[in-house]
Amino acid sequence: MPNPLNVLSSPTRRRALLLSMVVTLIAFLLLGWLMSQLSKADERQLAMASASRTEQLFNDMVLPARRQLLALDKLRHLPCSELKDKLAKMAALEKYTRSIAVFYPDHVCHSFLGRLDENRLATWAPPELIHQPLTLVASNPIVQDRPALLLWRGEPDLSRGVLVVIEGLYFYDLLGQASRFSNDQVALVVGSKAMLGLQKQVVDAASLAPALARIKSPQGFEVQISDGHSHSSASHWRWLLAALVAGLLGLFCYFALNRREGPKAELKRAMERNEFFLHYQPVLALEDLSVTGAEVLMRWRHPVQGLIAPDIFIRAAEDTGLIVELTRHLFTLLEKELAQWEGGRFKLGVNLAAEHLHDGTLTRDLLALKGRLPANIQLVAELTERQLIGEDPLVLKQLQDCRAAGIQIAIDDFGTGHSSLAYLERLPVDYLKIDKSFVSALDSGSVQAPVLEAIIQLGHRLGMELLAEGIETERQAQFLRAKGVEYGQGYFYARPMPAPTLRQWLATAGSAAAANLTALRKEAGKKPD
Ligand SMILES: Nc1nc2c(ncn2[C@@H]2O[C@H](COP(=O)(O)O[C@H]3[C@@H](O)[C@H](n4cnc5c(=O)[nH]c(N)nc54)O[C@@H]3COP(=O)(O)O)[C@@H](O)[C@H]2O)c(=O)[nH]1
Repeated sequence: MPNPLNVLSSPTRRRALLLSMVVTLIAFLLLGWLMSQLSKADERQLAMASASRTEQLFNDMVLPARRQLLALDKLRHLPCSELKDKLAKMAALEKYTRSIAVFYPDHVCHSFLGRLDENRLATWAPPELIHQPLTLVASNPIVQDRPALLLWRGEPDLSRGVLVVIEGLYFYDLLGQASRFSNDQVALVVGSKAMLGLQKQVVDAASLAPALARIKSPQGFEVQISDGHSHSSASHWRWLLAALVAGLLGLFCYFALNRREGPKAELKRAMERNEFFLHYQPVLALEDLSVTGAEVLMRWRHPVQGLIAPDIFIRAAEDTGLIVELTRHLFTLLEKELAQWEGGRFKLGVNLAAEHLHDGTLTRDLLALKGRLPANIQLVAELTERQLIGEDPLVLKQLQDCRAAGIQIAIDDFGTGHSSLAYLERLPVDYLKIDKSFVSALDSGSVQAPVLEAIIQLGHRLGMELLAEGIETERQAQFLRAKGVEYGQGYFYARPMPAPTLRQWLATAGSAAAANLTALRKEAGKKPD
């Protein structure tokens, strides 16, 4: 026989699929974000290293020029005729120095051009020259057509002082190499201007892309590294990788959710994780509709499959030899839920399995349960007719012991088995529960109705009280009451419900029962029994 727990319904698969898709999406977003954060941190670290290297190289280019500037500052009182050769020598010897000029109010002494009879520095120089230790120019009358870095030391009105001009092309080359090497945009920023190596341009510093790293030099410049052009393709790869990993995780999740544990392992796990819970279906005295008790019915909410019908899991527990353990688990749940049960005498019907009877532990377990429940709860052990068939002396002994200890016995699904009258007479039974198939047959007008009447007569002849299951209509209720059936249970009165709902239901059941009874009596007045 195929195991019912192995059959996954399509809604369950859909739920697993939906769950896996959600997991995939969340994993994709998280991984993508995490990877981009990690790679940004990596990029920043690389950019820092590259900026630091480049700053070092630029320092090596600017420092000699600064030394020249300081040395010349001490000589600027000399006339040009004495200085000229010195300037030419200094400019020629220093690799990065393009030219040097000493400025006087009415003339200039230049390293290559010698004496020039005019000082027009105040009109040519960029305004920031007097404030900054270093100034970057793309091209101007002092340094035509080529970028240069200017170092000035002298009067603020530029009438007297020394100017060292550093060749800008070297910086272009160095920046170009650094940009190619790191795939990022490396810029030399001096004041409000920036020099870009690859483009060989001097631009406004404000127009640079946001910086990944920047390092300031005490020489008055800054090396700034901005996100390069390779960024977008790298980020595509990162997101692709995140999608791949998230997809695999989703697949794993889907298969894990659909993985079928053996039914035995599943049932054991469900007990450990408290997935079983209880519902109670009220039982009423048909004569006055007072509530006399309830039948406890087990429910299982599987984490993936949702609610599983008791028909399925009870059979699975029976097939896997776990039914006794499951019944004991039910007893534990009952103890927890009904420990504080208040009110008058309340009969609690508990479904029991044949194995429990046959392994000889039923009486012991029921007595233990009875001892742990409040005294006003009267236990009723419900056993099916089929379970009681056979002349097992152990079964008889246990039933007798139970009864002697104050536990009542009911035969469930009565009428569906084939026990003989003589056999039933010997069993210590208090109630017969008429199977719901006979009750529902009343409305369909099937040939079962006379059988129901025969069952009722038989029960009464055996001196037992009768309880009809599955009452769904007023007509059925009225018929059974008229035939002297003592108790009833069914959707017409109440569906199985959790303990807190049962408590509320019982609090209002009195008035509802009275209303129902009036209706029933009115109905009974119209139609003869
Ligand atoms: N050994 C154990 N068996 C158990 C336990 N809990 C339940 N069961 C058995 O599983 C079978 C199915 O039970 P369930 O789905 O809970 O159905 C019960 C009622 O909900 C249903 N019922 C009650 N009133 C009506 C009604 O008016 N119409 C209608 N169509 N169904 C109704 O009948 C079931 C109760 O049957 P019974 O036990 O024969 O009184 C069932 O065989 C349960 O016994 C458990 O803990 N242990």
